[in-house]
Amino acid sequence: MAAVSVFPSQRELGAALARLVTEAAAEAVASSGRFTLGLSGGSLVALLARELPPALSAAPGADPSRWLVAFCDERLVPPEHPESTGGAYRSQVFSQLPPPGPQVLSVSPELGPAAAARDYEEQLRKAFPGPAVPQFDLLLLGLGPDGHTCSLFPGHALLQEQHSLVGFLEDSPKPPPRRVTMTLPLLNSARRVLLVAAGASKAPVLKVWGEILGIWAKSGIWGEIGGVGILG
Ligand SMILES: O=C1O[C@H](COP(=O)(O)O)[C@@H](O)[C@H](O)[C@H]1O
Repeated sequence: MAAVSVFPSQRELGAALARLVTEAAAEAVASSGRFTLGLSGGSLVALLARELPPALSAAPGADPSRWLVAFCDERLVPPEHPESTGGAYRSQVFSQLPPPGPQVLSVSPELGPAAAARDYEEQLRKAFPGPAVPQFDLLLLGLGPDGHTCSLFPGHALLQEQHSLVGFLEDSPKPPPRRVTMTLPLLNSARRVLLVAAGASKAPVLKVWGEILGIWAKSGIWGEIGGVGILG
């Protein structure tokens, strides 16, 4: 099932997002003892930093110490670099959660692209020992104005990947060029995927994505898609 929600401001988008994550976490923790969450970087970090910690403190059942968090993609820069997704989440979001906080799987930029992708895939396989392709409870995907999500860019060869859960690229059209990313097989197996787009620059590409998502939903490739967008 695909659904699109449009909000008049980033504040309202962030609040809805925080509510949705909190409810999904409480549900997953109650039914399976843990909540598995994939997080994109970019503008999503600030949205979550503002709204998620207060939403969580009002919902003890969502217990972040029972979360397994992974990054949907990572830029290969040191963790203290302003472009590091893991670094941004650590300093802006996880630091606001009660200790011990979530278990976090991180990409190791110092390994270099190929080895970092292999290492990250191994971490994911260990964290999800059962199924051949891990099933995240929820993936929060961002969207670039050029239509990319994670570090999967339109027309890039990585979109053809059918086996690896994780890929790497050294030619990202958006800097920094070296990145590690979840691939489509992993994204497609998630229980829920939420595409989060904020700001007018994303409106044209969101329209295209809507059409594509309609096709995906009909073909049953995606289990459930919820979209949250701001078109103005
Ligand atoms: O480079 C990236 O871009 C996308 C979109 O970022 P945004 O700042 O336009 O929201 C992001 O989802 C991805 O994780 C990131 O690496």
